[in-house]
Amino acid sequence: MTVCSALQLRDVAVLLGAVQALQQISLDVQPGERVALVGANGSGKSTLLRTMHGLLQPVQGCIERHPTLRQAMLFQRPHLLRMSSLHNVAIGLWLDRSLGLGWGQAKARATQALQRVGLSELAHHGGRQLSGGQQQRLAMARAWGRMPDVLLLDEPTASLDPHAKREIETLMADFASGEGHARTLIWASHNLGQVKRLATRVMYLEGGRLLADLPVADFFNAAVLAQHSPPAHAFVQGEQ
Ligand SMILES: Nc1ncnc2c1ncn2[C@@H]1O[C@H](COP(=O)(O)OP(=O)(O)OP(=O)(O)O)[C@@H](O)[C@H]1O
Repeated sequence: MTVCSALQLRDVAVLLGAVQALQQISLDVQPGERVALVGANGSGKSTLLRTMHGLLQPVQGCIERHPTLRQAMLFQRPHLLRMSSLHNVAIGLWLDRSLGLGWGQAKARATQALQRVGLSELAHHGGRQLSGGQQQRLAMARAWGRMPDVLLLDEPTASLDPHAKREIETLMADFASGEGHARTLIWASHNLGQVKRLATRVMYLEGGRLLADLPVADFFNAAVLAQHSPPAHAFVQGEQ
């Protein structure tokens, strides 16, 4: 069988301790899609991203990843080491043996990645001394350096000011439009304006279930959404 989806989940359920964090999740993401995950706090967005990235194992159902597509994930708060920005990026690349980079190559790749996110001038500053927005850009550089085809992001602009938010959004759009090939973006967001600006498709989660999965134009069409998923419609009305 030819696998052409970037990611497929079939009837996935995930338990976190005694909490049923995800149930009956089936979805199919194609390469090049930009998928926003929306829903209230605790609806299961982070859990779904972590499951997609293989950090959590389902207790039921199955996940198929495209055999040749590389994934990377960005977390809400980047975990930075007490070292320079350059070394924060380079060490992650060097330690990832699937990339097969020597230290010099890892540093060269990190230098390019920092340039890509506009942090070249801060390459030798301590990563932890950067502002919140700069730290998130550093995390983007770390992901970028792995040259992923699929990028998963957990609320990448939470707690950033509007300017820093826009910078991250621009990087996400640049990433998605790709340099030569379409890349896939899947991210959790509480910002419906951002979802409208960036997504091609929206998934709405509630209580660990996927209650809507629509093209962005349909998701933001009140009549279509109300008919397709009354809970998602009520959520969007409440947020606007
Ligand atoms: N480590 C954990 N142990 C037990 N339950 C957890 C754990 N982490 C999250 N949960 C629960 O799992 C459910 C899904 O949480 P999750 O963090 O995936 O939601 P979310 O939609 O990402 O929320 P937010 O928007 O606040 O980030 C919630 O009921 C949450 O309380």
